[in-house]
Amino acid sequence: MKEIVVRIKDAVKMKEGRRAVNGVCMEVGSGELVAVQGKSGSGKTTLFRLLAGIDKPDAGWVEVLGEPLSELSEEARAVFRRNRLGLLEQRPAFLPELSVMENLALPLWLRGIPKKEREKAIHEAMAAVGAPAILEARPEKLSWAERRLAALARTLAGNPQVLLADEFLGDCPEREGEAMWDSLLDIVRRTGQTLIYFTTDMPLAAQAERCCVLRDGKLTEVTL
Ligand SMILES: Nc1ncnc2c1ncn2[C@@H]1O[C@H](COP(=O)(O)OP(=O)(O)OP(=O)(O)O)[C@@H](O)[C@H]1O
Repeated sequence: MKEIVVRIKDAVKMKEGRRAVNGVCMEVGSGELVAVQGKSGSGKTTLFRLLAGIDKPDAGWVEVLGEPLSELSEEARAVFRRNRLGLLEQRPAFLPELSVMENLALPLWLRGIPKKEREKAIHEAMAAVGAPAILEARPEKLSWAERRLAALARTLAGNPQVLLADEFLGDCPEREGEAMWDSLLDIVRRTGQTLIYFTTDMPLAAQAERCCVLRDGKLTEVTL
């Protein structure tokens, strides 16, 4: 029996008087690759933010890696997010005055990880995503794909058990996006991490092991 790493029960989140997330229940086991597909406005980002502990639900229960996020303070959720989760967002942010290496080191430094360990983790993560050559570059010199690879490596370097991605490849040039999605699935399968990927893209979602559809804040699992 797989360890359950995400447990959501009857989660509700209100936005402007309506339920942007409306009674969502979901359980995700360790190592599962789950896509949550929904069109624009269906509640993906709202649900992503609940799972990441950025927001708290107005009702219901959200638990990730055994931590009851719906019960924790904002500060405790921020610490949890920094130490235990990997977040992949649509437009990865980098500090322009720092090199890629320095950008990747920053979250590890915030976690108090010593320099030698930081560098080892970053080199391993960059090797895993297959882009070690970009470490000394400035972020503005990176191509679309390199920027995503650097963001992915930044996340992997922290060795999180759970990765949450919100339209991470949403604005991609088509072919690059497909290749990147394949390597993301490949890497996550190798590391045994759990991935929950929010997307509008149905064909892409269909390639995950499990696919859920979000419509008007309600989540249903689909068999493809
Ligand atoms: N900050 C906000 N203030 C007001 N309404 C909001 C806010 N954030 C989301 N909403 C509303 O909540 C609903 C769900 O929005 P959400 O951003 O979660 O959807 P989404 O599926 O992520 O959409 P997209 O793919 O366009 O990002 C929408 O009706 C949206 O208008």
